[in-house]
Amino acid sequence: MPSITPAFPGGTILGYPRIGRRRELKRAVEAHWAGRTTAAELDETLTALRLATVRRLVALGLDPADGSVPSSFSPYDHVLDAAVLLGVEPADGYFAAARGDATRPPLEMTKWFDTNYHYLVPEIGPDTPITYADDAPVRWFAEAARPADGGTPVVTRPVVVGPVTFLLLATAAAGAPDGFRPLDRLDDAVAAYGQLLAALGAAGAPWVQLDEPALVADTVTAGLAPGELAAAVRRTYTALTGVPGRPSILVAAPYGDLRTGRDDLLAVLAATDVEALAVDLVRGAPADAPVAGLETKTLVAGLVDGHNVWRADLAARLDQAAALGARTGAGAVTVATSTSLLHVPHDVADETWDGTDGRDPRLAGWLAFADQKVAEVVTLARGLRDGADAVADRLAAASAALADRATAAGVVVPQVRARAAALDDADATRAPYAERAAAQAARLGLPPLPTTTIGSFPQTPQIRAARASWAQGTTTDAAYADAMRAEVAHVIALQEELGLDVLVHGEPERNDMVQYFAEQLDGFAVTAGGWVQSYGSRCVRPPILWGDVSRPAPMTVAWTRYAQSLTSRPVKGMLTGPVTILAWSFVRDDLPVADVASQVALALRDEVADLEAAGTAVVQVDEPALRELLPLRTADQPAYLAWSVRSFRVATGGAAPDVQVHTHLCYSDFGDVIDAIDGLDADVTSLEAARSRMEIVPQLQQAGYARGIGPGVWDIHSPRVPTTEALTELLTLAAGAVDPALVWANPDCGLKTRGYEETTASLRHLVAAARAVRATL
Ligand code: MET
Ligand SMILES: [Zn+2]
Repeated sequence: MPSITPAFPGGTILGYPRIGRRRELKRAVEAHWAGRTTAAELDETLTALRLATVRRLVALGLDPADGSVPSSFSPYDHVLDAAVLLGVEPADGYFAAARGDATRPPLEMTKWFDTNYHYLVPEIGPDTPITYADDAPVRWFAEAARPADGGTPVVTRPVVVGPVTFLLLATAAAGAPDGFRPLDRLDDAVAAYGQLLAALGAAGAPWVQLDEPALVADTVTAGLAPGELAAAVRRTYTALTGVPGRPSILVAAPYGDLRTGRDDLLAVLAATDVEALAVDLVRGAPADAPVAGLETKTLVAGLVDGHNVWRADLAARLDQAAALGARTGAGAVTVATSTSLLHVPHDVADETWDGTDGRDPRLAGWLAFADQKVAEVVTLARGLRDGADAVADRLAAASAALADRATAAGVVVPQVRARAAALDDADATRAPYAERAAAQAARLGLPPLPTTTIGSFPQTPQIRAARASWAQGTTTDAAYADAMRAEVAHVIALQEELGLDVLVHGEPERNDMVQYFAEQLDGFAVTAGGWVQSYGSRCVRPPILWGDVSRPAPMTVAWTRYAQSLTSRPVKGMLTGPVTILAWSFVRDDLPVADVASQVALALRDEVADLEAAGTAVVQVDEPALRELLPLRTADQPAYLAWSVRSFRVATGGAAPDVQVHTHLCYSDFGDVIDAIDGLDADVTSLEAARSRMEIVPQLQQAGYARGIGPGVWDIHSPRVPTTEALTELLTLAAGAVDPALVWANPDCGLKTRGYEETTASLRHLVAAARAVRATL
């Protein structure tokens, strides 16, 4: 066997949360944005955070001397960091690029692969400067290797987005000629990365990690010509491995399978001179026969799930790792997480598990957050090096935890399983649309171009304060409910005054559109401090779906009934759909996700039935995350679309013909899911559309969609109040593209992040615009 020089570390992780155990990053950057700290003070805090992070990773068992510890920090976003590295964005305009300022709008933000992390989309044209412009990775390496505080040196492995992925995620800058693609600038980018590698080598870095997740994502590469991606990868890594004095290169391909695209990119990378390849073996399968070129490389086996919170079956993973060398022909095999740990909270031990705050103590033993996953990697690496016996106690403890979880009460609830198994097509099928439309028209008696909103009204500081003091126990349940009822009454009165046609209760009682339901459903747990970064300084606490899901009691009915008691106009019942509930939670890994979705759908179906029984004539089931879970590989998409559409239809399929079912989608480009939107069979679909000037309306029509459609005319992501004229123009555009009888007038999304002043003015303009267009019909 040829020797591997230098050996890659025995065990590693592809990246670690950047936000800080106590959300120190959030606090530091927000204080700086508010003008409370200088740039130098911010810098000092971030340096301390970086050092604390690498030292913690060493304390958890990663080797301090060989590049095991990733240097994966970012002050805001790692894609923005790469843009600054290449001089595409100026280093001194870092936060302005992220958030906008008086001189420029922020970069657009979009989902990072199929995760709930959002990155900033770089804008690149033919003349955009691309040069090695920022040495942050070198400085961060040096500050840990030669710490100014005299602490123990840590030789880290700088982690940078790879050039192919960076360009594939970028968008063509405004004014770029037709047909220009950022990938056309590959040679410039590779030259700049080459300079970075030379600088890292000179600073003494033994390894660098270049992340290339675009290589597993047809959703990103679909527009390329056959063979073009493989050629770009070959060209990039042939050039970079030729850089004199460079560190050894690890190319990481998290989130999916390198081998199942149009080209087998594992084979392409194995044929280059990079020293190590990290593959995601949670999502992808290893090669089943030796791969040419791999014999001189280290295969870094991503066997610990970086994207979920469950403790791993270490004995099984160790067997898998031990078999990989022979199976793939790799010269050496080491273990890692499948992805960066960016997507999971820091430490299970940061929660209280004694049952005092309602969290099931059994869960503590079943979970692995970031720190537990580091320990899992360390155990696997030791087992691989010294044999299973050397880590026998750890393997046994993991097996025992899994066995405990498998047999614990609530994990399998026979009645829930039986009910899901008994579902058939009839449960997912409502009366024909024509019949429903006639019954709903008779019941609701709405004018053409009915006006409505998407659900939430501004979450004022008073609402947030009331919720916080209720959560702390300083406000009684009764006082909190009174405060929320007063808010609902205010929102109803305001909508009546504005002249909206279909009202909402405003969702003041909801902390979050998923957590609110997770707190009330059996089978879910919520954490107090399980924060993960959503984007920049924004963090979320995804609920944990651990058991069979059912609904012990109605969740929303009292609020909707109360709101309806205040008005003679229809008030929408508001639910979050099954796909979105799953997308924004950590979902159990011991049951096919389609089955989990059926359980959630049945719980929602019961809620719809109770709303209907309470007299609700319109029910909205939001699915903003429908596009988010779309699999990265084209071949996997039909199965996903089948179960996601079906679960929505199960949730809504029991509604009587005269109950109008709405859905709402946002956050995306709907092109890939247009047939699925039609498949939901909702009576009315509201979508984000203002920024794309209604282009979704003709697209949906061409796809055969012929039910109610509410293309959002007001972009609620901006504080700007749209004029009546602008709204009239957009509504006219929509009403001209399809049968105007199908068109609704509504904003893009919920109003919870907006203030009352702009909301009131904008809705006034919306109602006026709808009336103006109505008069022309
Ligand atoms: C992200 S979609 C939000 C929908 C929800 N009904 C709201 O208005 O807030
Ligand atoms: Zn929305």
